[in-house]
Amino acid sequence: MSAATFNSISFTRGYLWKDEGKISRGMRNEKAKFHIRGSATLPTKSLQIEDGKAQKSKKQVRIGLLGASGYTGAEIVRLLANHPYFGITLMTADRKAGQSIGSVFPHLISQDLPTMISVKDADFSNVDAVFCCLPHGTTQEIIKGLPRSLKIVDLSADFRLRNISEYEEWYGQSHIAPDLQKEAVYGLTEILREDIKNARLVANPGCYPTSIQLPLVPLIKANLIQSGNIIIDAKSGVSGAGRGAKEANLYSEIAEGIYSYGVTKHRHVPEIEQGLSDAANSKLTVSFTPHLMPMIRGMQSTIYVEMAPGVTIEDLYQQLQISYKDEEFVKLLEKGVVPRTHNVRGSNYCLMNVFPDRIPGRAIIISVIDNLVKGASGQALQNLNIMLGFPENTGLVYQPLFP
Ligand SMILES: NC(=O)C1=CN([C@@H]2O[C@H](COP(=O)(O)OP(=O)(O)OC[C@H]3O[C@@H](n4cnc5c(N)ncnc54)[C@H](OP(=O)(O)O)[C@@H]3O)[C@@H](O)[C@H]2O)C=CC1
Ligand SMILES: CC(=O)N[C@@H](CCC(=O)OP(=O)(O)O)C(=O)O
Repeated sequence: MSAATFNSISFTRGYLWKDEGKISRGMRNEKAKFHIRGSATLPTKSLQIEDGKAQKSKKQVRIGLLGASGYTGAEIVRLLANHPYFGITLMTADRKAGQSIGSVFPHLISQDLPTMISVKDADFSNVDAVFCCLPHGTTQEIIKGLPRSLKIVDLSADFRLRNISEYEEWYGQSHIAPDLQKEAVYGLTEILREDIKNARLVANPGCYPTSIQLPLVPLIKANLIQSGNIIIDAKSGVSGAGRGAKEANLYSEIAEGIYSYGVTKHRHVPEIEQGLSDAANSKLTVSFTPHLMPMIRGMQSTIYVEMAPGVTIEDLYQQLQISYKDEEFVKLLEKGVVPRTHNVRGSNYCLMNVFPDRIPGRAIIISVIDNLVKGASGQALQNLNIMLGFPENTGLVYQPLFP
């Protein structure tokens, strides 16, 4: 008999009760109590699931999806369709409340899921974990009111900045949940995996900050690049702006052109600087300009850096190779190969490479992700897998769609 062993209780209790019948109600309640105390590890014994029964055990973790009618919400639904353990029991929408997922997103018509309801009508008693795919601002108000028994991955920016006054300055609004902010763990998976394991609330990184920090953090930590002269030129597909109608995102405004926006004041600047300053152990600033590209998905960050004295491009390459050699989703390409957004479409990969500039001492780093996957819902799922003790790649083993 081949068996899978799991140690997390938050996803075993529904399964054990419903499918196995091996466990008494008393035990179930005892475990539930344990879960409410916030631990995710069975203290004494683990659960053996036979292959056949693992099939029956499908969807044992009950997922609440807030903001299911948006782009990142739809992407969570798409990814969870192939997740053997996470099943959606609650879905919310705002304007689209009352509709089915298939009517809002016909590509998801095959998914047999609950009707989307307004979040104010949501009952969380049948939910173990939440993906929160709501706009910033609204997110804090809603997460503040959620039961503390829930594991939460928040895709918005509301809990990413440790410094509340920085949040208020860059987001132009007050923060109403500073206590939750203190508890939140920043979810840049490959860098902060150990912290994520024990988190209850994960602040999933922004898409630009993901594509930028993944290559830069290991290089900064290893003192291979000068922290004072980092220039980031980044480009995003339009889905990065969400599904809500905006004049700036009309086809006629986007097609056949490219434009820079948020010049010197994009909201992701403090998030990028927070992560890179942590890596440098000192306050670091960057020049960052995002651009909107006439494409639906995808993000490229082209990063210009000055290498530390005596450092070569080979040193940068080797450092990234060492840092990510065991990572499933972050890949350094072969020398000289240029990463393209086409190479990551629909997948959770971040591809990167480093190139020598023609100006001695300088290097150019290129990193690409799919903004909706590694930049949002994919990384969110990777994080929840970790928080609940599942293999991190569960539900994420998609090869990119190419061409
Ligand atoms: N798109 C991307 O690439 C990325 C997005 N993010 C962040 O993820 C979050 C979701 O983004 P995305 O899916 O693109 O956004 P969308 O605009 O596509 O979706 C927003 C969702 O939130 C719901 N909603 C809007 N206002 C309210 C409200 N007042 N109360 C309750 N629900 C509300 C919408 O419901 P309805 O449609 O029914 O009105 C919809 O389901 C945002 O914070 C975004 O910044 C992070 C990384 C990347
Ligand atoms: C193309 C586009 O508009 N992209 C969004 C970034 C999406 C994202 O990651 O936003 P959050 O930080 O709010 O989660 C923007 O620039 O505002």
